[in-house]
Amino acid sequence: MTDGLVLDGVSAAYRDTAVLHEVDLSVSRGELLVVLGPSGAGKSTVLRVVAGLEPVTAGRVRIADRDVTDERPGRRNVSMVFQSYALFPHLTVVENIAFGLEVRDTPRRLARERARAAAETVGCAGLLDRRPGQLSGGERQRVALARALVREPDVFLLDEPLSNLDLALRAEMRAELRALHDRIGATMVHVTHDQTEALVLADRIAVLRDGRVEQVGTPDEIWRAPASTFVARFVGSPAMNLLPADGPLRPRDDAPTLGEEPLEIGFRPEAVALDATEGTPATVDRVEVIGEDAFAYLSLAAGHQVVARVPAARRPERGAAVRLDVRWADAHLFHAATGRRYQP
Ligand SMILES: Nc1ncnc2c1ncn2[C@@H]1O[C@H](COP(=O)(O)OP(=O)(O)OP(=O)(O)O)[C@@H](O)[C@H]1O
Repeated sequence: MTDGLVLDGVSAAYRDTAVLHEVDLSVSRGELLVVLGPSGAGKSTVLRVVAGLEPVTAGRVRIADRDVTDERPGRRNVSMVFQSYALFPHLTVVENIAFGLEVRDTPRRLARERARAAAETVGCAGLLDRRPGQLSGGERQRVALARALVREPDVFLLDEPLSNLDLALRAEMRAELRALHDRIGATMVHVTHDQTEALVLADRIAVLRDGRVEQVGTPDEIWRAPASTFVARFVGSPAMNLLPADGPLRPRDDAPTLGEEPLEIGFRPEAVALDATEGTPATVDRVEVIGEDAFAYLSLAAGHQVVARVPAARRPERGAAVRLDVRWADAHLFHAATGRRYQP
């Protein structure tokens, strides 16, 4: 398959501080890769390196099978969409969209025609004569997408493009962005710190931690087989429970056989049942109700904490003594020393 984008051992630094460490990523043509990670992990820097806005200190960048590591940004044929949209306030929507073409010497009429077509594709064709100040956040987002689209780039780079929108609009634009991707078959790299956005949007997710790729996989793989406690904790809300495997949980017949090495056991709030008669004793510290679901925050022996998801109608009272049981089939094991997934 043709490569859309490849980062091969890419490192980058701001002044003397290294922020990317030998990052390997490859995005197939037409694939939507989401780069997910906490603030400061280096997500934006990945995009800036691809766009040529930051130099690499090691490694190569290839776009559409062409080594662009030493190319100027203008010659890389990528489009970047920023969180702030970066629209020109004094230009109309159609002028904003056409701008990138006109500065590259596309004749004005042709640029405007292509701008109109791009606006049509992203659903902002009714706004062409307005200025950014007269648009809602969602509309500005569409214009920013149209402006990226009109240049027919080899790769779209999207830096938290939905983070300025309110929750409902974010969900709507997320679905639209995915539909747009599928319609135009674009190669996209989308950066976010929002795990839900990543799970919903991505063909594959690359989890970034402190400038290193922690795991790359489909949303399903990231969810079902997190490669480390970091990924396990970062993806899922409330986060996955993690306890020492030889800790307070009462072992059961179907529990995995453990070796000598210290392990941690991880299980999502969904994998905890509270109605066990034989289970591990715990006290309910607090309960959060979110519609039909409730999350019970429990204290176990020796100060360990566990979150359980239960139907709101069957939630325990704060302060109640309960017994919890874990569905071991849904549990994950990690090396306590390194946090990496344990494969028996
Ligand atoms: N211009 C800069 N000069 C110096 N350090 C920088 C600069 N830009 C970013 N950094 C540092 O590089 C690291 C990675 O930053 P980056 O913006 O890539 O992270 P991020 O994952 O995109 O974070 P966020 O989600 O907060 O935007 C951070 O530690 C940050 O403080």
